Amino acid sequence: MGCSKWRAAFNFGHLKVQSKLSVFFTMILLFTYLFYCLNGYCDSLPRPVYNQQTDPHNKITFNDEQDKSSPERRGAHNASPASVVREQLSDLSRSDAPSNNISIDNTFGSKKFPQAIIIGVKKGGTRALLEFLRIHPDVRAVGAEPHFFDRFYDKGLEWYRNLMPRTLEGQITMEKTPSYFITKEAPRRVYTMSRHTKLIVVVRDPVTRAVSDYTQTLSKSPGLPSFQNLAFRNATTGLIDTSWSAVRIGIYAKHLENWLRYFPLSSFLFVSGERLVTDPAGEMGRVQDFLGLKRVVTDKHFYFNQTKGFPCLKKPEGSSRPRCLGKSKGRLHPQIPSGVLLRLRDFYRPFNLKFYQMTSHDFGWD
Ligand SMILES: Nc1ncnc2c1ncn2[C@@H]1O[C@H](COP(=O)(O)OS(=O)(=O)O)[C@@H](OP(=O)(O)O)[C@H]1O
Repeated sequence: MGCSKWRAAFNFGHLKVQSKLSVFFTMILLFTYLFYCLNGYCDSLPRPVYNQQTDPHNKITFNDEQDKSSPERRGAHNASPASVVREQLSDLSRSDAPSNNISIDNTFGSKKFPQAIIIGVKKGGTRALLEFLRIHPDVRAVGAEPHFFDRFYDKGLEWYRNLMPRTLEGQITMEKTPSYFITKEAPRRVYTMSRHTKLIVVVRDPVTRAVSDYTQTLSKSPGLPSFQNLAFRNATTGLIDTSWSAVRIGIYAKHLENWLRYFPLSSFLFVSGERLVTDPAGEMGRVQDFLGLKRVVTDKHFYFNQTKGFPCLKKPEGSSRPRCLGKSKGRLHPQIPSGVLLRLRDFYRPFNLKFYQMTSHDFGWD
């Protein structure tokens, strides 16, 4: 009898100790979770990489030309190494794509508004510049074009910030959307986000740029009228049609005037699209200086690919293989009658000279 009393007392005590222990462990778990959340990691618990992207398929096939949909749909994202690899693959030569399916999630840092934006110009060489910059360890960039300041401004700044990759202290957040340069409202909107935003404009001879623009449209609409049909309002008098976007975009002085109403000239860096091809390392040196970065991207990162006819990367971020930009970059242009090109060159000359004066930089197009 005495013995069974002891056994009952012992069992009861044992149960008490067990329940105390479980309360203790639950509390520890709760505190650990709270601590984790307070440090901002709750939203970045490891998840499968594809769950973080709304449409991984769109991301894989993304290139600058198909960029007509919302970046949400395209899956603009935090720049986890895996997604960086996927984005680069989409814009870099497919034949060089590595076959391994890396799945690493970047959960560190925080999402910030871009401190620097490549705002233009369309067909200037903006993709090349962004991919070259992404080799730099202190640059994190959205691969897709967010089009926030022109198409999706009504989604709000928080939506925009959420598209950005996570950055650590000392790293720069970047994006590129070439249409910002010609968007009337963009300067005011960017200024509202931050008047300290650094603005990069890749400019290219407006005549070649117009032909490049036309080539892109032609590739999507083979029935397109001829270049000269679209460029002239009146072929006999040689009156240029400035309402055609391929022509209008090249009037750089006019678009820059709009930006200078909000930003001082010191906020801009004008990159020569031509030099980005002939001397990528030299041009990258200027860009890194402007961004206050160490000159990490140098001539040892580039090689000239004879087949492509363009500089390519020896080792892009997330890959150990050399890589060129995709097929839509560096396309063969159709033959345009020289008289048409000369007339267009005459048309741009005064605007070019004005642009050289405004930027104190002779780009040598005339
Ligand atoms: N390294 C390298 N590789 C391939 N292409 C290069 C490179 N550097 C500059 N370019 C030139 O970039 C032109 C495309 O410009 P963008 O990237 O600004 O085009 S887009 O506006 O984003 O569609 C593209 O225009 P096209 O030659 O007309 O295709 C190229 O001339």
